[in-house]
Amino acid sequence: MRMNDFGGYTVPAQGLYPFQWNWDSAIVSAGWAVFDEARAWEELEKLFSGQWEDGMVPSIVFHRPSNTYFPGPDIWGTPQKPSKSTGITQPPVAALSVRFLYEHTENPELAEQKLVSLFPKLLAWHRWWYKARDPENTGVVAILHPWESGMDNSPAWDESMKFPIDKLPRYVRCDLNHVDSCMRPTQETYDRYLTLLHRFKAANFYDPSRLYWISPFRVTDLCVNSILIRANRDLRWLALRLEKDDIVKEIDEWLNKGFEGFKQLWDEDSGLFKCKDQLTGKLANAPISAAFLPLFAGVATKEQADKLTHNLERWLGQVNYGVPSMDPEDHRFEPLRYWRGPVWIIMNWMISNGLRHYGYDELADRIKDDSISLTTKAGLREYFDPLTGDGAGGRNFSWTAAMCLAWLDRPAAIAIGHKMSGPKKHLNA
Ligand SMILES: O=C(O)[C@@H](CO)O[C@H]1O[C@H](CO)[C@@H](O)[C@H](O)[C@@H]1O
Repeated sequence: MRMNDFGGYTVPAQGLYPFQWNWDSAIVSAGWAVFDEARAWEELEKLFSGQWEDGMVPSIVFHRPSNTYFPGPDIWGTPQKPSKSTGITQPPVAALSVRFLYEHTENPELAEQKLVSLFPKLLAWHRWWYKARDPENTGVVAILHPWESGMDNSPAWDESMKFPIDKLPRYVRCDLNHVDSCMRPTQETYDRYLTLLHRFKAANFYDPSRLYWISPFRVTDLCVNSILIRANRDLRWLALRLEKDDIVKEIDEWLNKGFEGFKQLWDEDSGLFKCKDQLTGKLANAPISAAFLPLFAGVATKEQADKLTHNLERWLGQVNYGVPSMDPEDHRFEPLRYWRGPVWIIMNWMISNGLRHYGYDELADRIKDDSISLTTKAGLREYFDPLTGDGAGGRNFSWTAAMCLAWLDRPAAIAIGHKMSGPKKHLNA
């Protein structure tokens, strides 16, 4: 963590990811909290220093230049506000970290002060999600770029990414200088990422009121939506601390709508939740590990939870280390390629945490134990091969380190996300 500290923000991995990434930083701040609280708050403040006027918190904040990552600030071309950034966002984990920091603080005065200053920023971001990404009031929000989901290369996007590729300015990828191409997205996938970027840039520099309507990629993603619901629960918990009753009501509305919205993502045939292409109305035919995240959100019914765990047990029976990012029996499963098979420790944390809330302690423990085995065996890697346990992708990876600190090293009762809160009717778990 100290090694990747670039001065108030932590890069996910040197070289490969040399800027401040949004959900990485939120997780990383929970790791800092375990041994340096002031630094933990600073991480979040630095992230929110990149917040846009409309409330969006960008997926990457480019605090200082680097030529080891593509696409950097020159390609995105966003105005300085005050740092340059991307024009899209990432899963809203930050409210979970603020609650974790606040609840476990050894310096209540500092925590109170930081909560008061960060709360309006968190609220503005959550409001942005509903305004900019659910203008049709469905209860679930849209992502407009695979990079917004955090699971960039997931097979869940394969169908929705079949839009025509635009004529692009010539570009050179940097990721292949750091990681073997067999682990990274294909060139065609990158062309599509870039097509979206240039179209959004042409829409008056990522104007949020236009992007939703013009994007050829518009998907209801399980990862963002599950995290948003869980983050709403923590934002509500924080609002109660601050005695902001009107805001509690506003969040309850989001939770009510969210419970309804998730119903359209359940696929009874497979016993899994699925992402949904909003433009075709079809569920994505891809059994991915985010299917289990509605447990983390607490929106799955008991019956759905039973079916999910049945599937999960089958998946775990096919690999040596869980949880693979895709069903290992699916023909698209690739144990080493980015988000198409490997294990990510942050996904394991969310799945294990959700299982625990639904009372599946044995399965939750198995996933935690696998995570300990993987990081012990292979180190703090970006992701891991579920068959061999080998580490892959970036090395000395910050959020893997933070997960060791804030989750794996701690008893469940004080780990990040130990308590799922919310009104009784929203506690299916
Ligand atoms: O591949 C990339 O270039 C970046 C783009 O944001 O994404 C990966 O890397 C980022 C940094 O760890 C993560 O936040 C994402 O979830 C994803 O795993």
